[in-house]
Amino acid sequence: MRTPIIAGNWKMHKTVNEALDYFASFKGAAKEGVEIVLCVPFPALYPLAKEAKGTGIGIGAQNMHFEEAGAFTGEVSPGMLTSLGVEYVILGHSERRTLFGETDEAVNQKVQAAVKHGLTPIICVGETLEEREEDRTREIVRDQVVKAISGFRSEEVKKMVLAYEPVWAIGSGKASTAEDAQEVIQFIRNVVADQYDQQVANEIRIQYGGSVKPNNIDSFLAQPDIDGALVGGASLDPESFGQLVAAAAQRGDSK
Ligand SMILES: O=C(CO)COP(=O)(O)O
Repeated sequence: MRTPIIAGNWKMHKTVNEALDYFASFKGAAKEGVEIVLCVPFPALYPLAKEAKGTGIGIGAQNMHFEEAGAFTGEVSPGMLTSLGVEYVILGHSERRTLFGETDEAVNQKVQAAVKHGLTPIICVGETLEEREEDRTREIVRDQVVKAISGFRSEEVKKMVLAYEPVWAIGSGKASTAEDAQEVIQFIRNVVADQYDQQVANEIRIQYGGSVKPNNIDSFLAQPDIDGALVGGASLDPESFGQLVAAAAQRGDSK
């Protein structure tokens, strides 16, 4: 059974005080049967992880380095994150890939480091508009998934979270149709089955991300292979993010 997971990616938004204000109004949103994660900027991780204890809301980072420590100016290590009470980390977001030159190899190294430290990685994959128009979606997504999750034990892969985020749908207000997202996410599940086995593919959770809003989340959650959402803009407001969580709870059907 796969429990739905709704994760907010705040990206580079909110000061610590703004984050604390948000959390004060959001913390009551925790619901049975839905895993909730807030992936917030580094400075807000510690204060929010402290506030989140016992609320059922998990806190995640949006990136990290794969090394334990060293001369990597400006970077944050996995051990530093776990020492704050952080339990999740987004890896390979398209903004990291395109704006900061993150490669598939680096993503794989980060996933390895996350698993070693007991962090749940939320691994993002997705094609650009150009790649979609060239009919290369499957090839691109397959390549990203295969590289990100290679070299693990089945038990480790089952606990990972994948997020299919078509780049053209991010922040554009133009979400994928639920049917298209289902098709690609089912394809991703088959890629996991090819790389590992059917049981791993049945258990790994795969989210959709890209312009998810309270008025379209139901259509995604209704799809058999979509296990929740990775949400940018609509996670910045505690009310709309709460509505997304409530929509997942209302379905109440782990897949
Ligand atoms: O990039 C995203 C989440 O990681 C999606 O962002 P939006 O929900 O703002 O489109």
